[in-house]
Amino acid sequence: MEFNQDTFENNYDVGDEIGSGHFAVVKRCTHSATGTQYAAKFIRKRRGGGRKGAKMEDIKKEIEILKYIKHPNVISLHDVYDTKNEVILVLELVSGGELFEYISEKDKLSEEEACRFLVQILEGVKHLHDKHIAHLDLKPENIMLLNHNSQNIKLIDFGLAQKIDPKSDIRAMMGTAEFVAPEVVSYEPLSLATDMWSIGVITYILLSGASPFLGDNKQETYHNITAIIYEFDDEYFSGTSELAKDFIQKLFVKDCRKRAKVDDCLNHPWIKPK
Ligand SMILES: Cc1ccc2c(c1)c1c3c(c(C)cc1n2CCCN)C(=O)NC3=O
Repeated sequence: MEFNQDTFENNYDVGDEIGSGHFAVVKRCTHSATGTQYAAKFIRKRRGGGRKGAKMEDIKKEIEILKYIKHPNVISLHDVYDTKNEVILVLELVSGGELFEYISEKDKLSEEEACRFLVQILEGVKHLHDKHIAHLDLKPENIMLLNHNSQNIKLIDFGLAQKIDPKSDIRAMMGTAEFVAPEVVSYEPLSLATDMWSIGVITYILLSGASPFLGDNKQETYHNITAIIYEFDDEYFSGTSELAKDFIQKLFVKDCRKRAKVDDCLNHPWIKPK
């Protein structure tokens, strides 16, 4: 993989750690020459036959996908450095925190506020889906606010994203239990529809603060998902409009072909600009 042989340290001052994942650590950093701040994602390379670290092909796939997308609601990739033990992605920095934190603080949102976030999430996902890219890890932790007072959001973390071409069928047990679609649980082919299920879960949480399929353990959660066991509990949904529930119901459909697509959601009367 040939990238500028110049070192990351020569061009950036590394700041505090702001996140960590499977094989990656995310740190705030400052471009020395311009003072611009970025998020640096340090991905550990798999050495030899070991299992620690990410496979080079997966790192390359994440980079190719990030290079390929450019949208106001999707985080942008600024630079890449390839060192002996890690690959460093220099990413656009957002400082508003996770949508997850925002919901936790507010417990639940009004339908208008939820719609304002959802339109942006759907626009970002439409940009990916129009390029046949599935994010496959959509959840409130991977939706970041641009800054504290704005409602602008950006989708982050394309570590599990895949280019979906009709021929290849991707099956993989991935993503976070409470957000994954039935086809993930039953190890059937994944598709763009897999993201749409997750958007249903996110919408349910935005409106209620509760998670629709979450059980007392993973097995129970998976059973609730494959059997599509959920309800609009009056405790949380007594004031919710029928349109909002209809929007969610069109996404919690087991058959991927019948599940609402991103354009169906953008044109749904609950979402369509009034
Ligand atoms: C201010 C702040 C705080 C935590 C951040 C980020 C920014 C952040 C960012 C990114 C990623 C992949 C993870 C990030 N994390 C880790 C948590 C994400 N769920 C990113 O690509 N840009 C970010 O600003």
